[in-house]
Amino acid sequence: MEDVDHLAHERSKAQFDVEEMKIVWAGSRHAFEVTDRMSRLVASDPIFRKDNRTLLPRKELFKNTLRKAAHAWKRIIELRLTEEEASKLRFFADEPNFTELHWGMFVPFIKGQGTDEQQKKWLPLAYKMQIIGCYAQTELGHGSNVQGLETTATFDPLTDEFVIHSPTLASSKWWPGGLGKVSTHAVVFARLIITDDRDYGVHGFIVQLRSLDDHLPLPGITVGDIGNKFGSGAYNTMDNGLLRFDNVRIPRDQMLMRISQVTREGKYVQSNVPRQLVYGTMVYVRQTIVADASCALARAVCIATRYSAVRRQFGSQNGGVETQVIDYKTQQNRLFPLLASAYAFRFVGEWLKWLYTDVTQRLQAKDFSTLPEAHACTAGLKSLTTTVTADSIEECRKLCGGHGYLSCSGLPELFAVYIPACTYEGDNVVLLLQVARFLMKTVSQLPSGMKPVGTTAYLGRVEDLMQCHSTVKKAEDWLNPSVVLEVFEARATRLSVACAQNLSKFAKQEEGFLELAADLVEAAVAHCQLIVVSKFIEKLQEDIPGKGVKEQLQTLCYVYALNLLHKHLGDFVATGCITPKQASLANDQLRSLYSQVRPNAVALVDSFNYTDHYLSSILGRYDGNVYPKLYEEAWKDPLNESVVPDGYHEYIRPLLKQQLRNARL
Ligand SMILES: CCCCCCCCCC/C=C\CCCCCCC/C=C/C(=O)SCCNC(=O)CCNC(=O)[C@H](O)C(C)(C)COP(=O)(O)OP(=O)(O)OC[C@H]1O[C@@H](n2cnc3c(N)ncnc32)[C@H](O)[C@@H]1OP(=O)(O)O
Ligand SMILES: Cc1cc2nc3c(=O)[nH]c(=O)nc-3n(C[C@H](O)[C@H](O)[C@H](O)COP(=O)(O)OP(=O)(O)OC[C@H]3O[C@@H](n4cnc5c(N)ncnc54)[C@H](O)[C@@H]3O)c2cc1C
Repeated sequence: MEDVDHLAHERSKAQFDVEEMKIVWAGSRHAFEVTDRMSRLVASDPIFRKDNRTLLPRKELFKNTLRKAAHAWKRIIELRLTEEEASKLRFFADEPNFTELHWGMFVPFIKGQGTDEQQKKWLPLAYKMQIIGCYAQTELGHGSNVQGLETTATFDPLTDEFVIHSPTLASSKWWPGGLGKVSTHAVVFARLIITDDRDYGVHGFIVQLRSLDDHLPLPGITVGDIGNKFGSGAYNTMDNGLLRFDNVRIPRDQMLMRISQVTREGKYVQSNVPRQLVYGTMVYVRQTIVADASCALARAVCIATRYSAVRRQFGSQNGGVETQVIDYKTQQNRLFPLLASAYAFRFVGEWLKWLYTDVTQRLQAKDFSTLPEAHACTAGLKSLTTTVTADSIEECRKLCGGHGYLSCSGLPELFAVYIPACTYEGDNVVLLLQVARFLMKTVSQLPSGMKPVGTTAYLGRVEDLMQCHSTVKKAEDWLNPSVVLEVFEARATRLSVACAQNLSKFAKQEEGFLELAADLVEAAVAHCQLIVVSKFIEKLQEDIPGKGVKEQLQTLCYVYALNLLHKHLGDFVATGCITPKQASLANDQLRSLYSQVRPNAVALVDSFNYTDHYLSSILGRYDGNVYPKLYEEAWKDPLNESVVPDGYHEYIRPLLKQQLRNARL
């Protein structure tokens, strides 16, 4: 029974080479090999087991996470893993913990903002985990508005130190992951005040929080966990913390001084670079969040697709087998666009990584010209992909019917872990407003003859795009990349231009921004969706080996684009780039694409190469052996440890006896 593959028939229908698709998904043969090896290593190690996570009380859950993190580090050292392998191992261990912030923000911040000497001092300690760091920016009173942070770092020329202080309750640091119970050090964002009492704005400082001998907070430091968060298990493995400073002194050289410096004499020296570089670590993390979105979305879609192929409802004649729910058009219409989005986000994530590497190299050469675009792309795509992924995980739960609501479907915990991605590293609406700002600036520069480049190059064809009307006459005409691209460009252009025209009616631009914020956000979304569509299309220009692989990706690309067109029909039709008739043809084409996806659906999710350990879902099991395992799982619940529950004698029995007496009366 155990070895039967209930999905074998589904797999036999695939029209493409799954092994080759796995390589496309991983990004390269090398990336596939590393990912595959690390995921199996984690899956075969009993310490990384995940069952019961949602049933453990917080303290036990947290201690267990510490045990796993320590074990992961031990294996990384023992096996002499490379940085790439180590990060994959941590990824597949699949439990948010302090190491994410240590490796993901603390180390990158020192690398990006520290001088050579500062890097030489701090990085070796951090690399060996002789110190553990976190990223303490957000405060109780301010998160989105970084310039509004209140913590102060006042230079004392007498002692050559900074005095770090929390002047108000609202200035308490609040939320940093790893801060609550683990970190020994933090990168602290504080307002720099120098002797002349001038406020030089927010800068980053390294502050030691806890003793390296007994882990007690150092004098002047109050630190703790902020409390339980949404869901069971989930993000509660992380010690998000609070932190207050009471005139804590640190040496002057613990201000990260690559971008600006304070001299021994108390003179502020600003390097000739944009001040926004102090936000560089956020830009880096936003870029990684886009790649992670595709993984989380793929995970939910894998569970929902396999289960939809296993689950049967209705449609049987004379007691025969019922219909697999994946064959219902409504199920396909809800599921297949999510599958297509997972692939789309994967490719846009790859491209964003390239963009980030490119901008980093330019910055090193003091070329800041592409920084605004890198900021807009990372902010916008972080916002778009996390919003869609969070909503889609919930949709996948509904696609799995009642069983999706069980913890052992894996979906409730995935949802609970994932949703804060819409908030951390920048609230998604706040980030879209940054994109809109960038778009409005680009549109306003067009009349002066400025030629937009990169992802806004299409705005250089504003006149054509404001006039263009799609040439589609029949459903198949939609299967043409330039036809699809043109309507997405026309829609994005028209929404941006309409906002710019409305903005120009305000005497003060900032007033207009506030008043038109909702429209600006829509224009930003249209621009970001265009980027995703265009990067998917670009991916298809590459040489992609493997039988049928490119054809599957082409189908998914059209599913992604035409589904968006259908969902945002109002925009496309109202801005005049397509007619209602053409919209209806797009919908006909979409239905026909679903029929092409259907026989390949299970193989397309197998191509993610996720282990059952990583999926942690009975509904998403590779072998599709769902019902016996659900049945077994139910009996493992602590409530089933005794036949008669605790509390029977106190609460159930007296009730029953009472009813009996009442009945007799
Ligand atoms: C089943 C369960 C299994 C468990 C599974 C586990 C795995 C689950 C998956 C998890 C996935 C991923 C995990 C990843 C790990 C993530 C860990 C999370 C840690 C979180 C950390 C944080 O949140 S840190 C804090 C982040 N905070 C923010 O992001 C704050 C947001 N605010 C800002 O960024 C700025 O304040 C804002 C940009 C909004 C405004 O800045 P401000 O200085 O006020 O600027 P403006 O005046 O608006 O603009 C001035 C000009 O500057 C330009 N600009 C702004 N920012 C930047 C920038 N970064 N770079 C370049 N330029 C910038 C702006 O555009 C303006 O330009 P203009 O030309 O003058 O218009
Ligand atoms: C799980 C988790 C982990 C985190 N980890 C860290 C960490 O490690 N380090 C760290 O420093 N921080 C961390 N944070 C904090 C996080 O970065 C902030 O919560 C985030 O930046 C949002 O800021 P906020 O909480 O101030 O939201 P707010 O800005 O208060 O948002 C509240 C509402 O106001 C809206 N809003 C705000 N400003 C505007 C505007 N200008 N226009 C229109 N609408 C607006 C938002 O859209 C939102 O709907 C974490 C948060 C979470 C949830």
